Amino acid sequence: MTTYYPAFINLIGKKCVVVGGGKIAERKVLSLLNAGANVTVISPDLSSALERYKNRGKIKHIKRGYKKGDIKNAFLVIAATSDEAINSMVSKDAPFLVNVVDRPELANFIVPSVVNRGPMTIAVSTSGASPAMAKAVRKELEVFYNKDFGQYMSFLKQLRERAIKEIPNKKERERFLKDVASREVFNILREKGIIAAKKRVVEKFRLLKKGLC
Ligand SMILES: C[C@@]1(CC(=O)O)C2=NC(=C\c3[nH]c(c(CCC(=O)O)c3CC(=O)O)Cc3[nH]c(c(CC(=O)O)c3CCC(=O)O)/C=C3\N/C(=C\2)[C@@H](CCC(=O)O)[C@]3(C)CC(=O)O)/[C@H]1CCC(=O)O
Ligand SMILES: NC(=O)c1ccc[n+]([C@@H]2O[C@H](COP(=O)([O-])OP(=O)(O)OC[C@H]3O[C@@H](n4cnc5c(N)ncnc54)[C@H](O)[C@@H]3O)[C@@H](O)[C@H]2O)c1
Repeated sequence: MTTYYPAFINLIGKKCVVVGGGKIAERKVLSLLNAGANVTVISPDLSSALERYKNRGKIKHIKRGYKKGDIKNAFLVIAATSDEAINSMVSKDAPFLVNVVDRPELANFIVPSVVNRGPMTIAVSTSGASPAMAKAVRKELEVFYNKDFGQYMSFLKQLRERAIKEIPNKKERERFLKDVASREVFNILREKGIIAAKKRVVEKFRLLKKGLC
């Protein structure tokens, strides 16, 4: 079994090509668009959702079958056709990063199942052992780390910036920055919600600045 190296890739403005325009291509295109990629789809046809992205100018579409040379300048390529031979050809032609939806052994990366919570991303992979399991675990994590975590995380980003400026003592600052991610705050977030959790950490911040805790 391959041991993959997990990483988060910055795709903003990067040329990404998806070969194939069906259901699976659609899922991969959506995640590329969410990451700010510049997406081209090469396929004789498009699913209805991909057709909508095209009409809204979100993707470029080359309306034909794949040809050698199509992906020579692509940063990232996804071979998502229903034709194994074409997918294998795409994987050989890809200059850099390549994912193959039906033959992971021909790819140099695989796509995980993802929970997005504001600036926090949880990615689950089974190294291809069971994509259905990756999805099921993702669904459990979505419940455990509910939407309030996303809001809380966005709020923490700002609070952390303030703490770095306003709590000069390194030890105190570190104590505070660890406290915002404590079990106690998580429990407040889950049981009482975002407003109560924010109140709890803001109060701590205020007391620390006054030298009262
Ligand atoms: C996570 C997710 C991300 C995404 O695609 O966005 C993803 N597959 C998802 C769902 C899913 N895929 C499949 C089923 C049916 C049940 C099952 O087979 O388990 C379901 C479940 C469903 O649809 O409900 C079938 C399937 N998948 C692959 C093959 C080929 C093979 O195994 O050789 C076949 C057989 C095709 C056939 O039978 O012909 C291969 C891959 N699928 C991967 C990712 C990569 C490994 C991820 C990992 O485990 O680490 C890898 C290796 C390559 C890649 O695609 O990157 C997404 C869930 C998103 C979500 O959270 O909703
Ligand atoms: N990785 C995964 O998560 C996963 C999950 C299920 C299925 N699959 C695999 O993904 C493949 C695609 O599944 P789908 O449901 O999207 O199929 P689909 O039939 O809906 O779509 C296939 C697409 O490929 C296009 N295509 C065919 N030949 C082409 C060529 N020469 N050049 C460019 N495009 C071409 C078709 O026009 C169509 O748009 C299946 O073969 C299946 O084995 C992968």
